[in-house]
Amino acid sequence: MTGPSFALLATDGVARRGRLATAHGTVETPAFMPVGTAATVKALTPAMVAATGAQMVLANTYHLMLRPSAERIARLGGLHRFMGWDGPILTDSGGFQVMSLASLRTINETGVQFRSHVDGARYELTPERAMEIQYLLDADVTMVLDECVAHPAEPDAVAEAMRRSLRWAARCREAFRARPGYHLFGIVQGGIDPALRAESAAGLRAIGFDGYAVGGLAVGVGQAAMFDVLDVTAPLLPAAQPRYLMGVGKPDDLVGAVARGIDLFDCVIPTRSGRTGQAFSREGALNLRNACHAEDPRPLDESIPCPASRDFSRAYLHHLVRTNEILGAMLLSWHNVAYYQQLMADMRAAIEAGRFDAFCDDFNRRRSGDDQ
Ligand SMILES: Nc1nc(=O)c2cc3nc(NCCN4CCCCC4)[nH]c3cc2[nH]1
Repeated sequence: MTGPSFALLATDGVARRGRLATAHGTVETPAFMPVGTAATVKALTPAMVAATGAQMVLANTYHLMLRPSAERIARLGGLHRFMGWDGPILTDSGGFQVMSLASLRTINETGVQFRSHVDGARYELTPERAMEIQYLLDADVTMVLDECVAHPAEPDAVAEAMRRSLRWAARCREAFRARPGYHLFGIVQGGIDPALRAESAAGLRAIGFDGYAVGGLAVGVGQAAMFDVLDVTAPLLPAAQPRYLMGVGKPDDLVGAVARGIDLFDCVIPTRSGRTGQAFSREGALNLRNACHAEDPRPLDESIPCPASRDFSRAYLHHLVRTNEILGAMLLSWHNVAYYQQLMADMRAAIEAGRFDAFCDDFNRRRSGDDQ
């Protein structure tokens, strides 16, 4: 594979249509990555995930370094073979998960030391170790190790974490083994402070990455503040590389972020909510536990080419959810991921056709129920 790995195919206003080439295939953007934290997109086989149209999945360094360990996955041929997914895989670096999951954490210039939330064993994650783990996993896209400060936080703490993350990003770049088709993405930090976000973006550009993520946003910040940060940050990122908004989000978050120049997303919402009986639809979210679905013979959404969306009645799904049958979690997770993929495919087509504004108007009108 030669030449730039990301091609910007079309723009419509700030929205972008692109293509990311990786060692395990290409990713048409804007794209949504289903979350496969512990080497599985929960309740779905790789074939089901592929059937949704998903191109790239996410896995987590933090979870896999604890169980089964990166070394064991490497001995078994890497994460693609281990989990049976032969398409592109992006792995998060563990910085965020350590802060949100591990206990007894200490963070210093070297890295972060913590105890496993599983068995209390002690671990250390440094920029160099995070690069080694993601190399052992054979991730197509590797994320730098960063410090994501929970919101709200003292401005000084946000600034210190952002600057440490920049120093760690430089160490990651140094330790990353560059190979064709394998990419290293930087992560912009800085909370909701435009000046800190600008300093972070400039610092990452000076180091030089294959893609740029916007981190530290989706937890507790709210959509309006998130969009404000994107309005400031996205234009500061190089147009020629992909932009990835981490951990986001609901369908309306995705549409608003694509409109602000974001190319790549991941979020647990479609799978996590599928396990709780929630289904996404053009008229908004449905809770299949609700008695109103008990005798509804209609499928969830015949326009979505996924068996879960097309071949089962809402009444049946209501039954599965009410009786807590495993198939309920499977079918709703499958449908929700397919719904997200259909949304991304519709946005890619709209940008290509220069009608993204019309797409947004139609999307927002449907959500507000005007066309019931
Ligand atoms: N390396 C790294 N750095 C981040 O700043 C980061 C920020 C993130 N923010 C989220 N948000 C997940 C929040 N999620 C939103 C939907 C409902 C469940 C919680 N995931 C993230 C992952 C992240 N990974």
